[in-house]
Amino acid sequence: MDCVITFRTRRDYRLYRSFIRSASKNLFVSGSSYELIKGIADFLLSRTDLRPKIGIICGSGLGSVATILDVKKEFSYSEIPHFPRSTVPGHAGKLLFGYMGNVAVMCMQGRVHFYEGYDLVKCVMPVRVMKLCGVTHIIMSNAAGGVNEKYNVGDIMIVKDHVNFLGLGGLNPLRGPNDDRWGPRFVALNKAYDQWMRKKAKELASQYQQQGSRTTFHEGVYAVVGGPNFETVAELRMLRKMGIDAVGMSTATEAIAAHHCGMTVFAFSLITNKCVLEYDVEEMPNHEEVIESGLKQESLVKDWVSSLVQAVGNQWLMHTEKGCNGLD
Ligand SMILES: O=P(O)(O)O[C@@H]1C[C@H](O)[C@@H](CO)O1
Ligand code: HPA
Repeated sequence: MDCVITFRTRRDYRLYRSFIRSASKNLFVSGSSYELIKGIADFLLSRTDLRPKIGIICGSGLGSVATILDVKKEFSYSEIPHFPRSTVPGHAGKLLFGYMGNVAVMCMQGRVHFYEGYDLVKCVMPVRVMKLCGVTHIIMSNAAGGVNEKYNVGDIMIVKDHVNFLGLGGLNPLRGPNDDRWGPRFVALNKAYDQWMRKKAKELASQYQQQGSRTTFHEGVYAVVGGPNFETVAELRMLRKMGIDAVGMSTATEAIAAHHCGMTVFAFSLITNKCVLEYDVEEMPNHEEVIESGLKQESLVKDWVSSLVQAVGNQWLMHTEKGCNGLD
């Protein structure tokens, strides 16, 4: 059905046109435009002298990674304009600026997830804020269920690749008009998880094993699902058949946004529960167990992440001769 709108004056017409333009723009960018994110980065940088090079995102129960920081400035998400707020237990909702050794770091103690009701553009907003604060390397962590039958609770999986079930269904943080200031319209993801960082992380992990640690490290494929429900037996059987090693509800979308804007990405999963692929068993996954598993691996994870940060710092020094103390 055609609809004809008539305007009494040219001014009415102009007002209507600008309303439609801004409405359609907002429909796509959901209040997360480049300018808005630049405003958030400027807000943060005007309140600290520290200029971070490495960004860290702590997943469920992994917030203790932040405690290895020598914190210089702390923001609660609620005091940062337009910043999304974590609503999930185990995600403190704090943004910290500080040092790990001599490396300047920006750390999110907790993230936001799609299932909390945020759209994906909002979920990746903090990653883009990090980019505009100067972060070049990002380390993402998450709690995940072990789909691979060899994986046990407490194991650590370095993410080699992901399967983005949200993205395959059309839910992608890059959906909508592309802003070239972030990156290209079509982005290749076959090298999304940085090879050098994965190699370094594996080298560091092998030292724990030589020292007799019982923690097993793997490298594998992470699948992101929408959540918040844990998966059904049928879904998990499908994931295992597809070659998925661990399943979670975050990270992959953040990794896409980070890679899109040119950051070097490293991600790892702490296996917090063994996925239940049988019907006639008592175990059921739950969020309390997820958080508890994170706490149990606290000290090793902190040590490993901190060594990886130092390794990136040393490499940075070799290549730029500038160091990454964030003061240059
Ligand atoms: O933020 P992450 O991905 O670590 O959180 C996982 C997925 C769900 O948010 C929650 C389930 O227990 O932990
Ligand atoms: N499934 C999805 N997300 C998760 C799980 C899981 O089993 N464990 C921790 N996060």
